[in-house]
Amino acid sequence: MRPSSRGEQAPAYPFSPAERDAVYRAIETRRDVRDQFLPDPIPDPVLRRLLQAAHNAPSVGFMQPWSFVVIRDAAVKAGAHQAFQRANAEAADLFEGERQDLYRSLKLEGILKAPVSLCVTCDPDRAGSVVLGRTHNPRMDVYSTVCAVQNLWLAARAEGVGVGWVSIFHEDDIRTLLGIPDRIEIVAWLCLGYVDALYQEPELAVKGWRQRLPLEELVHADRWGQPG
Ligand SMILES: Cc1cc2c(cc1C)N(C[C@H](O)[C@H](O)[C@H](O)COP(=O)(O)O)c1[nH]c(=O)[nH]c(=O)c1N2
Repeated sequence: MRPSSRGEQAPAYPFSPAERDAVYRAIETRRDVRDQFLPDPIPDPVLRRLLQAAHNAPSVGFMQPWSFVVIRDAAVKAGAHQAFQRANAEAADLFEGERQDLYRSLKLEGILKAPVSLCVTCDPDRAGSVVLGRTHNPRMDVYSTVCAVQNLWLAARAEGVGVGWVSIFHEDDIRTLLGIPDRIEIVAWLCLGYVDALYQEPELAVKGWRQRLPLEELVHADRWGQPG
């Protein structure tokens, strides 16, 4: 492969205050969506922009290991929902007493309600067996794919499209459902659809499952354990 001939650089001024605020607003008001999906279809150009945002993500060695299965077929969604129900029943059993009751009361997916689902996968062989930057940590390809998911999630917020990540599955159920080869890693099942309201805080916090941690407790100065 020849190096790109487009080597020019562009000025990198800070964003204007309004642009900067918009970026932070997308980050702060992005939510995981389970129940608020509207039935309106997502127009192809909008979906295309979201996929392009994902595809603009950073990736180890620029390997771009991601692929996106776009799912609109009701039968496939029903299969995924069944897979979720099986896994979720197992997950609920791992909690006890009131915690289990609370778990069972939570809505943890919107597979049937969301007009589109995306299955985001990672191909570890996309750039050959030796990848710049992945040699000493083979998980870097999956981390790259997660960057693509987050790009899409933030772009979706700006478009008024909600995204819900569903991970309560046996991976093999999804692999069989979508015909994904064994060598491809399944990274995310995302439910997508327009929303007209979002929780202002994470729904799990609102419903008493877990609260946001103070940032100060998570920042260390120079050495682990030293307050930042
Ligand atoms: C890797 C991964 C996997 C999952 C999630 C997220 C991520 C990053 N989240 C969403 C998660 O619960 C949510 O992000 C947090 O509760 C914080 O809320 P907001 O995203 O800020 O709304 C999620 N939510 C859910 O209802 N069912 C699920 O299976 C999952 N799985």
